[in-house]
Amino acid sequence: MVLKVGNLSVTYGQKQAVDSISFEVKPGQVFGLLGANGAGKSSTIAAVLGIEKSTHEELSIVGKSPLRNRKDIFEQVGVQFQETNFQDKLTVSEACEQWRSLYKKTADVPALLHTFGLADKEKQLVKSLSGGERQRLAVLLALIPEPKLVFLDELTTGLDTKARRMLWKELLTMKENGLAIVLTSHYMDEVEVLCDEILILREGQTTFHGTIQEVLVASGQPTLEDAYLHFAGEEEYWG
Ligand SMILES: Nc1ncnc2c1ncn2[C@@H]1O[C@H](COP(=O)(O)OP(=O)(O)OP(=O)(O)O)[C@@H](O)[C@H]1O
Repeated sequence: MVLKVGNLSVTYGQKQAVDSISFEVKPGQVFGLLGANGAGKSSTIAAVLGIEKSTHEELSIVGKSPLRNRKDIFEQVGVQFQETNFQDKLTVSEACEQWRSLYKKTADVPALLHTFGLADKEKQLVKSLSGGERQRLAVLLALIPEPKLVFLDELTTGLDTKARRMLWKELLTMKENGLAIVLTSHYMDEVEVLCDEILILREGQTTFHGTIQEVLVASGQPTLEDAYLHFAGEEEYWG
């Protein structure tokens, strides 16, 4: 297992944002952490990475504790957040270089730039990239340490259809090569293409944990989107 989470809870003052959730992720597995806005996805990821305080019975990434082995984990785990803050005056290649310098062992950056369709943007300032290009750069940076496990938060939000498909294809190839991925997404087409297993959160609690096949059966719904809405508690908005 590259990730083991046992009875993890996150509390902010009186607010229980994550309530005793458990899951495991294997090499080459794509795990989808799903739920409505405010369901507890980001809090879970922050707690798993040791950035947010949590209580838990078990918590290990690549066999190590994120609380005691931060440096080892940093070398083996990639993270892409919703809004990566880039420095204003950096070009794309400078941003990659700066990121690369943080790690001992790194991926081939020109090859990644090519893969992500950013090779011709190398000299461009990051702040002048389009939203979708910046998003692709954020995913690329998460892959620079050649991680065993990568956390991708709202992977393709803001990307056009072609860029989304390109990214899915690349991630599926990396998955074939053993990369484990924890994904948050609000797009069920993406979840259906990428995820082997999903966990649906509703107000911090697990309402479903299993495969796409299983969620369809358990919900009795015809599509993944309907099944998701059923377990995420969003269907009441439709009356
Ligand atoms: N620092 C904090 N202090 C107090 N409450 C917080 C804090 N961070 C998050 N919360 C609350 O905890 C709950 C879970 O938030 P979280 O960001 O984990 O949700 P999410 O599932 O990632 O949502 P989204 O899809 O909108 O990104 C929300 O009700 C949020 O308002």
